[in-house]
Amino acid sequence: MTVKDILDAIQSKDATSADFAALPLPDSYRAITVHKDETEMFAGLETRDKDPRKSIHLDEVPVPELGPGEALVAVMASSVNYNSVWTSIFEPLSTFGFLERYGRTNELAKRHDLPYHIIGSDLAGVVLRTGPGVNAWKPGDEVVAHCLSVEMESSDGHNDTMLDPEQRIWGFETNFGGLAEIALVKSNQLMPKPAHLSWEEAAAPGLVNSTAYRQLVSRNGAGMKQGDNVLIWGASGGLGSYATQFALAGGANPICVVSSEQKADICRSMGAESIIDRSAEGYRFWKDETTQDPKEWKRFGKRIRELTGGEDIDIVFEHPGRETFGASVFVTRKGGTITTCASTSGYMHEYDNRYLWMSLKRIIGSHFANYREAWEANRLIAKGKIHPTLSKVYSLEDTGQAAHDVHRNAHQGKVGVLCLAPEEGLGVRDEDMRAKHIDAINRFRNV
Ligand SMILES: C/C=C/C(=O)SCCNC(=O)CCNC(=O)[C@H](O)C(C)(C)COP(=O)(O)OP(=O)(O)OC[C@H]1O[C@@H](n2cnc3c(N)ncnc32)[C@H](O)[C@@H]1OP(=O)(O)O
Ligand SMILES: NC(=O)C1=CN([C@@H]2O[C@H](COP(=O)(O)OP(=O)(O)OC[C@H]3O[C@@H](n4cnc5c(N)ncnc54)[C@H](OP(=O)(O)O)[C@@H]3O)[C@@H](O)[C@H]2O)C=CC1
Repeated sequence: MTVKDILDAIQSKDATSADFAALPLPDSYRAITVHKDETEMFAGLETRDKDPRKSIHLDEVPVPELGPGEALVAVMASSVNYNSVWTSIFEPLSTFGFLERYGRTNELAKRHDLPYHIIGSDLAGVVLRTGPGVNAWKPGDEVVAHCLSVEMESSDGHNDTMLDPEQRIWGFETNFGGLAEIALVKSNQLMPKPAHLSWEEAAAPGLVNSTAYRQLVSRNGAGMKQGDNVLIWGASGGLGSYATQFALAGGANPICVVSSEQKADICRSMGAESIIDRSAEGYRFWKDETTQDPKEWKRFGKRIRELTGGEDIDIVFEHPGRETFGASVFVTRKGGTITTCASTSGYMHEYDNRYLWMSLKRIIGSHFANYREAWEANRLIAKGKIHPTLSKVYSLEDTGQAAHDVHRNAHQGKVGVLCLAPEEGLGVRDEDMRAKHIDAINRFRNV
């Protein structure tokens, strides 16, 4: 039995759940990995010079044992997230430390502590097997998977699963991720695949869409409301392209920051009207490595006021981190919110705290999403209210190049990867709905 037989079953129109359950599993499958014995390969290099094409491998790996509450999924497509860039350049930490720590927790978790890390935190595919105790899903179900892995043995996570002390990001802090032909997930990561999308389109939103939903819309994040002025950094990037859509769909006013006219055009085509091209306008929030320039914060704030008719920002959607955080705190209105989920340009932030406390602003830390939030975000995709922002699709063999593009900010929106899917465009089950939304679905393609 090989993965080819699995693909044949997926592509045959009449395979039943029983047929999938009866398919023998292959011994091995192809997966994107980084190697434990290479974690020092970029020592001494600047972050931007660490090249994911050198550390990312395509290996044949054994199929992991299936545990209680888990599912093995045949992965048709996945996507590149920035966390896979971090893994591939071994920053800020090697992810093998996460796998070792997880492996120490119990006998079954030991499976994750391997000399290779199969990465990837998104997938669209078909359930092959479910472990003991799984009722909600069965072989043959067409699914997407969100990336929240939780144990839920402690009381801490029972109001909000993100607060579970054993909360991990699948394919980053666990092994057997989605950039592979087969993935191992907990069954409570599974959600129905949106029927009007192809495999690669369905795999694209998951991680960033769920994160943007919690960070911006959910009561656990900024709780955006109609009319809010929302400053969105990287508004045509992975997170930002969903934050922009949530702001527009929720009746807010996105102020989109981008770094090129081409990206400005994408934001306009989504319906945004207030756009700042940070490259063209040349903001330099830091005079040198250690000194910020409040005059530049003010110039930026003045530009925002021009775009809003004199209003300041209710919510900043933050993720660039060190480079922008001082400006983000400054331009937020009295009582406003800065919500942050990352620090791409550096995690040691500096801001003038007088502008925070005197103006009663709040900084909210946000990280991925709980199952309910991920489900709601996926539901909005399935209902055609929010659309995938897939720009380009790579083969599994070219994942290193895809990650390199994202690392160098040479991409738009989301970058997809075909895993078992032999070509793009397969897996669409609702052509009528697709036809209704086709322009929005294709908005980011090949720009
Ligand atoms: C969905 C997608 C998401 C993304 O893309 S996010 C972007 C990518 N992710 C990242 O860049 C984050 C990567 N992760 C990290 O950098 C690290 O993961 C953290 C900084 C988040 C945490 O560092 P760590 O070393 O794992 O944990 P510690 O808490 O710094 O160290 C553990 C030791 O510190 C002790 N400790 C913790 N809290 C306290 C406290 N409040 N007072 C005293 N000690 C404390 C513990 O007990 C333990 O100790 P003992 O090492 O001896 O076991
Ligand atoms: N905690 C969590 O749950 C999550 C965290 N993340 C993290 O968020 C970060 C962004 O992820 P994602 O959106 O997918 O990445 P992308 O690279 O797809 O998009 C980020 C965009 O931010 C802008 N940007 C990058 N650097 C800077 C800078 N120094 N100053 C201003 N703008 C900048 C760029 O847009 P432009 O050039 O047009 O301005 C870029 O396209 C990553 O660090 C990732 O690890 C992501 C998802 C979930």
